[in-house]
Amino acid sequence: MKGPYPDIQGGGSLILAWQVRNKRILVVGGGEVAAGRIVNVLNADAKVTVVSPRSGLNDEVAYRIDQKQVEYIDRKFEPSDLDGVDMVLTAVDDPEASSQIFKLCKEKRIPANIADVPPECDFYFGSVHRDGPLQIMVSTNGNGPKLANIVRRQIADGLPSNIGAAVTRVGILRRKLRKIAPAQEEGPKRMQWMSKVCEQWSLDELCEMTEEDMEELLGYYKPNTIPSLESIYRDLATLSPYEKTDFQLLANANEDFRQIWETNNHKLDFHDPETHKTLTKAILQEDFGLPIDLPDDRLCPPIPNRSNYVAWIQRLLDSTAPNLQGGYDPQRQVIGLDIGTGASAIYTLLSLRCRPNWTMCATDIDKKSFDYASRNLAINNMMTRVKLLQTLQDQPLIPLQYLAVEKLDFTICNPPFFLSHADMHASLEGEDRKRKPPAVCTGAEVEMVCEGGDLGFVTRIVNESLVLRDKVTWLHGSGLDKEMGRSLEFRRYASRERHRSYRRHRERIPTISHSLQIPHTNPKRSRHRHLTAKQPTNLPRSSLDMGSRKEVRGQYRRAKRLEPLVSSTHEKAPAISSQWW
Ligand SMILES: C[C@@]1(CC(=O)O)C2=NC(=C\c3[nH]c(c(CCC(=O)O)c3CC(=O)O)Cc3[nH]c(c(CC(=O)O)c3CCC(=O)O)/C=C3\N/C(=C\2)[C@@H](CCC(=O)O)[C@]3(C)CC(=O)O)/[C@H]1CCC(=O)O
Ligand SMILES: NC(=O)c1ccc[n+]([C@@H]2O[C@H](COP(=O)([O-])OP(=O)(O)OC[C@H]3O[C@@H](n4cnc5c(N)ncnc54)[C@H](O)[C@@H]3O)[C@@H](O)[C@H]2O)c1
Repeated sequence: MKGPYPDIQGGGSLILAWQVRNKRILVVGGGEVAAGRIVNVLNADAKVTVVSPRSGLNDEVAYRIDQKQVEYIDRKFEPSDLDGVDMVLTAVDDPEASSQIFKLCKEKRIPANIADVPPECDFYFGSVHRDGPLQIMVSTNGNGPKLANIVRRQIADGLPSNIGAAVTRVGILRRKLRKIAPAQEEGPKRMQWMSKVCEQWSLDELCEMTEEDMEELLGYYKPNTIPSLESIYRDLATLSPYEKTDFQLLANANEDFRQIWETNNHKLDFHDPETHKTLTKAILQEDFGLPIDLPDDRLCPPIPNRSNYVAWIQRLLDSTAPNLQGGYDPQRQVIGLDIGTGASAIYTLLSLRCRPNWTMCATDIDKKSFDYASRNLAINNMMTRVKLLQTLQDQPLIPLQYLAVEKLDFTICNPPFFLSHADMHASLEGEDRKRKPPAVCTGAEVEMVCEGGDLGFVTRIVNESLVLRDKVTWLHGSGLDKEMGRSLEFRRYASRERHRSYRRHRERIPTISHSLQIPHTNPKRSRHRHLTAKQPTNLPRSSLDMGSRKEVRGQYRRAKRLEPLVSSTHEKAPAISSQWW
């Protein structure tokens, strides 16, 4: 005997997860206790019949009947009610009826719970906590039902808030694994690999795992290794910028987009809001595994521009890590602020999606945008990595104090462009222009118009950063042109600060970024330029295992991804070959 083996304690119950899906369960009684039992068995997908005189129905049971969630027999129990029944639950205030039902069930060998008569129960109920597919049941084996309830609540309070979501994600991953490795003899390897994933990835990471991540992760099953989430993240900084989207490949990958693409004979009407929205959602879904929900009356971001911009910021940060010799440190904790995140929360979503060690703060003054942003972050299980703040018009744009954040590595924003309602409409309708804008703009006034237009907005940011000084490292604001840059330079000069400014010419989104932290008298000899030269030897780590990841990539993504990364991507990065105002 090898031992030691567990002692037998006796006197307990056999606690099981009884599968009653589509089984016929009879509930006798329609009072308060019956109402609770009905919820339990409906949650387990049983087919439920309730028998009780209507006069004795409590409100909840009446509701279930009214909603047709259960079948209903309006009378007292009769023995024929047991025909074809798989399980019986009684909750009646009539001990004689209870006893009769119990005896009949024994004869027919139907498992039964007789609510107030424990000795006549084939099984007891327990106090249950439910979070998605996770269920925890506490039983005191008839000693103290109320205590069962108290213990259950204590256990539930101690659980991580995302445990149910993590279980859901693991369930999907397991099913996918069984598809790619179905063989019986794979069993031990499958189980061991699955256990290791659960052990090595945090709950947060498991929650964040998109289906796309799962596909990549499953590529590691064969060699029997467990990559970190970091190494399977889609790292924008390692990809070629979007230049031309292959709509046909996108249509092959995305059903909603395929419908629009085919209905319109492989042409896209960019002035049609629905087309624009479907395209945005399709690219986010297929390229980033980010499902989002967008209202019709708020800005719908064009993803290629936004993604290129976030990638550029990543490269800028990679090349300027304050405590490194210029390389990318995947462990580096970066915190950014998305000012006016909008309904899509696009910059925040992309930033978080592409770097696991980044966290974000996101603000918006518009309630509707704020609510949608929260929802989009929640859908993507990113709430634990973001601080969301609904701000007021007259509050700071960089509200460090309200966010309870010490320092920011960067701020990013898409400022409202227009000075007034009239200004906005004139521009969107193409007045004063030779042709109309190339695509529809569904932005609401609250996100498109502000005092001073985009210059006014970015000027506010710069002014705040001048007060915050080294609490903010980089400021980014699209919508700036050279003239604005000059006037900001003037402000900075006036405040006796020196800053650098970068401009991104590739997508023609002029951008000012400046550092308040490391001022240089002669920008041409700046440290950043110096560090840039070292880039090829300091490639992001995740770019190195692209070969193996490519195996499991979908056709659409594979077509867009760079061939194994070469140093030229970095050399090309606009942040690095920047110009000075
Ligand atoms: C877990 C839960 C599930 C559910 O009912 O769905 C459940 N009872 C719950 C609550 C509850 N029940 C009672 C009170 C009043 C306070 C108290 O007595 O403590 C409270 C508290 C309240 O209402 O808050 C009265 C009571 N219960 C039983 C009797 C008969 C007896 O003991 O003889 C009497 C009358 C006693 C008398 O007349 O003095 C018997 C049983 N109740 C059981 C389960 C089984 C044992 C489970 C276990 O021991 O763990 C068992 C044996 C059979 C069964 O029913 O399956 C549910 C928690 C729901 C939740 O989590 O919120
Ligand atoms: N196990 C537990 O956790 C627990 C907790 C509280 C109460 N109880 C016991 O459970 C029983 C039900 O409690 P309740 O609060 O739901 O009572 P209740 O008075 O709210 O409901 C009793 C229900 O039984 C129905 N009924 C009575 N005789 C019937 C018959 N012959 N056929 C069909 N339906 C009939 C009534 O119409 C009514 O809907 C009581 O005996 C009570 O002591 C058990």
